[in-house]
Amino acid sequence: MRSAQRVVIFVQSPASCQTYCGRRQLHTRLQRPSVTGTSSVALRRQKRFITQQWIANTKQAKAEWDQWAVEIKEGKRKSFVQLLDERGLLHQVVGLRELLDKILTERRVGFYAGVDPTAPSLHVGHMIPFMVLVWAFHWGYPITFLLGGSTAKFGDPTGRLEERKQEHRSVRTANIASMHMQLKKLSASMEKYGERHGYEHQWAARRALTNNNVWWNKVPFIDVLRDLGMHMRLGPMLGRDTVKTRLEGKGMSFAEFCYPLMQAWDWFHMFRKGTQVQVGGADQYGNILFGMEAVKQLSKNTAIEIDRRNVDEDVEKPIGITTPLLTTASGEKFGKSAGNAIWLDKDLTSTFELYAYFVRTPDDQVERYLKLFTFLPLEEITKIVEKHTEDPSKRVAQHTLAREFLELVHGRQEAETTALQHQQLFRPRSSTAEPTPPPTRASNMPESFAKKPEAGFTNVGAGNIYAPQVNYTNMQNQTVKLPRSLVLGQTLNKVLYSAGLVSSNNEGHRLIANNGASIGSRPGDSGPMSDALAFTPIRPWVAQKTEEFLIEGKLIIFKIGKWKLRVVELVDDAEFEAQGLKAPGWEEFKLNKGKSADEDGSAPRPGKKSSAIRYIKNTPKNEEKSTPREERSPLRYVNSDDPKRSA
Ligand SMILES: N[C@@H](Cc1ccc(O)cc1)C(=O)O
Repeated sequence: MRSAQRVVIFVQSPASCQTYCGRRQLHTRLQRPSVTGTSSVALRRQKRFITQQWIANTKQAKAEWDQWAVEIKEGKRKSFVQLLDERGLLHQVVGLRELLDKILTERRVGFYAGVDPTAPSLHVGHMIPFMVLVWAFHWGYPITFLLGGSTAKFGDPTGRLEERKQEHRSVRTANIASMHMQLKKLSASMEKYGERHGYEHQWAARRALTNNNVWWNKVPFIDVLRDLGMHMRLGPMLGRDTVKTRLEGKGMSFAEFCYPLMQAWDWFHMFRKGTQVQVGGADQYGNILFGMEAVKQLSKNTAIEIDRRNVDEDVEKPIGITTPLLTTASGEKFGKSAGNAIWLDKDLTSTFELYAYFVRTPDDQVERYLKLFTFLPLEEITKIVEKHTEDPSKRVAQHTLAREFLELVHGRQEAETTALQHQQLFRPRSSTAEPTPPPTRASNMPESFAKKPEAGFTNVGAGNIYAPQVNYTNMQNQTVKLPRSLVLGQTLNKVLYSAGLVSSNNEGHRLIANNGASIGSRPGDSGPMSDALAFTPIRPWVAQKTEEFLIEGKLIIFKIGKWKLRVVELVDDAEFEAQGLKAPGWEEFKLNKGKSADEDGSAPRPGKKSSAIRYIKNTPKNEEKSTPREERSPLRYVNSDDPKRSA
């Protein structure tokens, strides 16, 4: 920061200041000129810098917003609610529509939408509420994607006739890791998508990704009962449809009954920092309504004085939006529970299949989908539909929809490649050969690295191996199964090889030596990762240490660079064989069975001349310290207390 013009604000941590003196309130005011107009900076942080430039930008953003509000009221500019309406994204307003319009016009309020990681991937249905966030971001509002690491422990009972099957913790952890990367990717990809459609990035817009286990892992039960439990009445909670149906049927656990309380608490946590709007699918109406009431109560009654907000004024109130549900042609709901989800993870639904799904959109739905899922201007949609009607067999509108959706989710290059594949496969042919779609991933292993350089490919590490440069458009997010013996008691460079992340054991060494690979662990390398995602750079540890990173006895999570995540699931050797699975190094391992990892020649021994790597038992303290903080745990949740950080 260039700096004579720097305002330094010292903030006391809330723990050290339970009573709020005038000085504290002054700090709070100083921290509040955030873009949302109401938010504050992390009180937990000890020191904060606000530059004069930041203050100037904030002022300018506010002035701009006020000007737009005037133009909207004069009818010269479209309001956000109008936009949502036109695009068919507004199913219901949870609260009053006029109030929503007023709040969104007058305030640059924050938006959030949550998703529980109860599956390894998002699906197309999730994209409808997310589209509201995407538009909001490009309109200049701060947005937050919330991953429900804690709420997923019980699962949302809304509309369910039975309790969810409890997932093994390891499954949940793997789901959290995969969805985190997916949301991060989506958030980056949608920004590019908007830019391509002419929406310039606005300084005051923010996009963030957070996980509700950030606060749920810390909040005492007694605080929840005191601040929320005391003020919510049982009557209305028992009167909810889901609760009534369940009580008449198979019953309901207390944890499920409390689910709306958790969701409400999440909202309040973010509401204090300006997130006034919650967005969800149509089925979330009840939860959002309950949350609105709870947020108001919490704002008035929380024992933490500094968290109280005046919600009497209209523009200060929380408010919700629900979006239409995606249904099949016959009107059924789409999604994991319905068993017909179209996934956004390329390994679960290949981009080819995803494209094909949209190409199959019925003619009478395609206009609606173009409005819902793309940024194409309405006039252009009208033209596309007109062209489509001239010769519906060409499916012009469906192809446009498929291409746009793929670009939004997987990036432009992927969209173009897939569109081309479809054109080539299904163009009229002189030969009678049937087109064969590209194979979907059937085997256990990801496609191996390309061996020769091509345009857009980069040389990885010091080796002579070429691999596509990983970015959000081509990152792979898959789980691989490996036999236990190929992981436990093996050095991590070898495991990286077996997991298909590098092309040889030596390449694994080099990657580790260059700090290029991380492993899911508690901060530092103090044991296996918990629900809170944290990664530690892999050091050349001895083989016995690998076991320390085992999550719930069966998972190890790797991260290479910024985007590539691999969840390794350990299965018994016999089961691996029985399933006919394959993995690099497995055949050699079976041949060499009985020799230790260091003996079979694949992992150089400590002090061995050919290896530049010294094997170490544990990370020495000073080495740990010398690793830059960001690198030690590069995959962190944005602290939603800190409006300057984004996903
Ligand atoms: N209940 C939401 C997910 C969610 C979780 C936590 C929240 O704070 C918000 C939303 C759903 O099932 O879709």
